[in-house]
Amino acid sequence: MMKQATTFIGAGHMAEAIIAGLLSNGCSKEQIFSKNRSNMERLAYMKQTYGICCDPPIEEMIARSDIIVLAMKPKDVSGALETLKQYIREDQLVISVLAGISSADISEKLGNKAPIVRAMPNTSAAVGESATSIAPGMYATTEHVSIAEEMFSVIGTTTIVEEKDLHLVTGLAGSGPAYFYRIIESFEQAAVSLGLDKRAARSLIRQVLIGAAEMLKDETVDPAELRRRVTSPGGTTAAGLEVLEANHLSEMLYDVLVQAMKRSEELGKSH
Ligand SMILES: NC(=O)C1=CN([C@@H]2O[C@H](COP(=O)(O)OP(=O)(O)OC[C@H]3O[C@@H](n4cnc5c(N)ncnc54)[C@H](O)[C@@H]3O)[C@@H](O)[C@H]2O)C=CC1
Ligand SMILES: O=C(O)[C@@H]1CCC=N1
Repeated sequence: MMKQATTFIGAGHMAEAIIAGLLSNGCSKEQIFSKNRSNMERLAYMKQTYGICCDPPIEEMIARSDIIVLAMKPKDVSGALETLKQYIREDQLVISVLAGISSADISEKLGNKAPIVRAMPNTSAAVGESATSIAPGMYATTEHVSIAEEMFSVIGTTTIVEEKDLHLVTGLAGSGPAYFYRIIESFEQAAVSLGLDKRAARSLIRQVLIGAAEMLKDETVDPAELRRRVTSPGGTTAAGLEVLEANHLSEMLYDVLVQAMKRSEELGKSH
């Protein structure tokens, strides 16, 4: 159980998922602080739903925290750090979940040597199933990485990567849930167009993904082997898979990753 007091700067979707995970894993609500810019309704919701501390002034929250989590949008980081840099100390750990923004950039904006660990979770954190990548950044020791691992292990799996790989894993795992949702949307639409009742289409295709995901939880099983078990020679699956191959599925997904990765690189340059 995490014992460190933590301030979340930015109380959006990602912060909420992490906070919910921490609280359901025994972290005390008195140890969690959060501030959100301008949107007071959002902060009131966080306070009411989770009982976390949202009232103290930001300088007091930071003074009482061991960990500061940066959870605003990348475009807002410069403005946020302009204010925060006067309060964040070098004995505190800064954890950033921001896509694209390097730890060197954060350090420069902070103007001190506070250790920085970057983490890239995804929205499945809300149900404890995030695939989070964690990378040591500027001034971070293995102990800092362990603290971040402990924090993110309450919302799913954690994988340590090098900071240089974060653009790629952001496109793969940060954005990843959206690719599967998009595929589900299209299958639902197609099944309805072909005459199936909407409710039946929705319920069937969702359970297909959930069941396939459950099968994949055994990491010793090769997805290609699972695919072969579904595919009878000359059968329906083979007929469907042929269409995926004819439409260059692998090349398309390669491109998906390249474009998402490039966008992460751009976010790092253009904020
Ligand atoms: N949504 C996702 O799937 C993932 C998002 N991320 C990263 O997490 C970060 C947050 O994303 P979301 O939670 O989806 O965004 P969001 O828009 O739901 O939340 C961001 C919040 O930060 C607040 N904010 C902006 N400037 C601030 C400031 N100076 N001080 C305090 N609060 C401030 C905004 O009012 C907003 O409520 C982004 O940097 C994103 O790259 C990382 C992994 C996955
Ligand atoms: O789309 C984005 O920029 C964020 C980062 C990963 C998932 N959502």
